[in-house]
Amino acid sequence: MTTILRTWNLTKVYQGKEAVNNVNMNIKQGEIYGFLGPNGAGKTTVMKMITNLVKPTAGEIEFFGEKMTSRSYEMLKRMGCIIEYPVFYDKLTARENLELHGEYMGYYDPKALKEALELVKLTGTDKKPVKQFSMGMKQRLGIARAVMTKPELLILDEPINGLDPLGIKELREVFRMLSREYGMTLLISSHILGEVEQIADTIGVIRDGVLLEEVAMEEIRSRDTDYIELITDNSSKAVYTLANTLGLSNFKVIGARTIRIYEKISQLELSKALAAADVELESLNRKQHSLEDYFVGLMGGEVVA
Ligand SMILES: Nc1ncnc2c1ncn2[C@@H]1O[C@H](COP(=O)(O)OP(=O)(O)OP(=O)(O)O)[C@@H](O)[C@H]1O
Repeated sequence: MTTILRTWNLTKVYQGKEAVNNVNMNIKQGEIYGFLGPNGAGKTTVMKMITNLVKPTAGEIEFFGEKMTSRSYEMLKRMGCIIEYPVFYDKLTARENLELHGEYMGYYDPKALKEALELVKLTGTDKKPVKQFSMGMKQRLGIARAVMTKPELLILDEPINGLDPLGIKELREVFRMLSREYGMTLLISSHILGEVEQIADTIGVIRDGVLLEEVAMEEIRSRDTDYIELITDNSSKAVYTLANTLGLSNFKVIGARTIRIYEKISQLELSKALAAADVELESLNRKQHSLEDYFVGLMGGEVVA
C-alpha cells in the first residue's frame, strides 16, 4: 500500500515546551488512521502542522512523496479537514454554506454538493439556517463541506466530541463509507479507545507529544490472546519442568516463579503435570490480554476505554 502522508521528526515547541516531539507518522492510502491520545497529547498540533495552520519548529511533512512547505497550496487542496470544530455562517442555510465554500475553494460542482449532503443524510434539511442545527448535524455538515471537493485525505480532529450515541453511530457509518466506497484516506483523532478500535485500520498512539506506537489493528488483534498465569512456590527450574511435563510449546516464563501459558490445558492435565513435576501452585489466574489492557497500559491509564 502506498504511504500518502509521512512525517519526519515533526516537532513543535510552544514557549520552550515540546507539544510535539519528533513524530514519525505513516498514513497509507485508503486506510482509516486512528490517532489516539489523551487530552493535551499533541494530536491537534500535529493535525494543524499537516494542514499548514501551524508552522513546525522542526521536521518535515511529505504528502504523496512531495515535501510540504507553507506555500504548498495545491497539496492542501487535496486535503479536507475539520480541526477542533466546524465553523459556519449561522444565518446562512446548510446549502449556502457549502456553496460559499465551493466558491472559496474555486470548486463548484452542484452534483458533488448534492452527493455530499446525501452522504451525511442532510438532504432534507439543506434549506434550514445552520443556527437551527444540532451539534451532530453541524458535525455532519462539516464533513459534507470537507468531502465536497473530493479530497484524498480527510483530517478530522475529535469528530465525535459532544455527539450522542446515535450521532456517533451515524458518523462512524459515514467514515466507513468514505473509506470503503470512495477510497478516501482518513486521519481521525480521538481520546476514546473504543471509538478508534471500531473503525481504524492503523492506530497511532501519542502521549506527551511522543508517538509511542504505530500499529495495524490486525497486528494488535493477533496479540489479543488469553492466557493462564501460574505462580508456583518453587524455583524457575521447577517452572520449566512443569512446562515440559505439560508438553507446552506456547508459554512464557516471567520472573522466577511465574509462567504464562497461551494454550488450552484442562484442569486434569494441569493437576497431573503439577504432581509429576513436584510443583505446588500458589495461584492460578486466567487472564485476557485485551486491547484495553494494552492501550491503557501504554497511555498510563489516561485514555478512556
Ligand atoms: N497555541 C499554543 N500555545 C501554547 N501551547 C499550546 C498551544 N497549542 C497547544 N499547546 C499545548 O501543546 C500541547 C498539545 O496540545 P494539543 O491541543 O495538540 O493536544 P491534543 O492531543 O489535541 O489535546 P486535546 O484533545 O485536549 O485538544 C498541550 O500541552 C497544549 O497546552
